[in-house]
Amino acid sequence: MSQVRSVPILLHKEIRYALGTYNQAKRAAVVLATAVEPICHSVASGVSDQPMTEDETIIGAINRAKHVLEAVPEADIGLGLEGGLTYDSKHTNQWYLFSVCAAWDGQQLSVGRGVYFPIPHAIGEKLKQGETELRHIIDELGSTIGSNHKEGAYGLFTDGRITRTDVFRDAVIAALTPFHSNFYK
Ligand SMILES: O=P(O)(O)OP(=O)(O)OP(=O)(O)OC[C@H]1O[C@@H](n2cnc3c(O)ncnc32)[C@H](O)[C@@H]1O
Repeated sequence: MSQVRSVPILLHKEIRYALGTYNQAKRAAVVLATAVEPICHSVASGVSDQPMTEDETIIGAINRAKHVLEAVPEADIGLGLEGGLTYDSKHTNQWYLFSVCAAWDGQQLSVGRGVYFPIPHAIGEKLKQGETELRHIIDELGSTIGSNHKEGAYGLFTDGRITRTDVFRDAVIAALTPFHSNFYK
């Protein structure tokens, strides 16, 4: 039987993370990924409220990571978590939701991306018109409020098999591994 190896959690305990939002799904993802509570502080992403390209989503995550480290100087690493959509016109003609984590320590920048999850075509096209945000659509479809702080679109479409927190957890682990693993030194 293969042994499961985790990210070195002991190292995380010595590190203070600043997270550029108070969003509960994102905070929970950082706790799952690092086993420590981040210092939450809301900062601007510098991109639109509903990013509709991969580039815009990644830039939003990087901006948040840099801004939050400036705002919380006692932290060692700033984390910016951003959700956005991207359209694959090459292989599938399909809209995808994805979740990005940027990590910045003042010198080194790393970006982790969570699973790219297919989104119903009509929702992607509606968002493209720029008049609403995904959370409003998911709130309405799921008859809830604040879906973006909970299981999110992932939870609604998979009946809870994966959640927004799960996806961001993977993105956070991916972004932080180059800081922690000796294989990257
Ligand atoms: O509070 P902040 O950190 O700003 O988080 P947010 O959820 O409002 O904002 P993001 O920038 O991460 O996401 C951009 C938009 O897409 C929405 N969104 C992204 N992923 C979602 C999900 O899984 N479920 C519902 N809405 C989602 C989100 O709520 C925003 O309207």
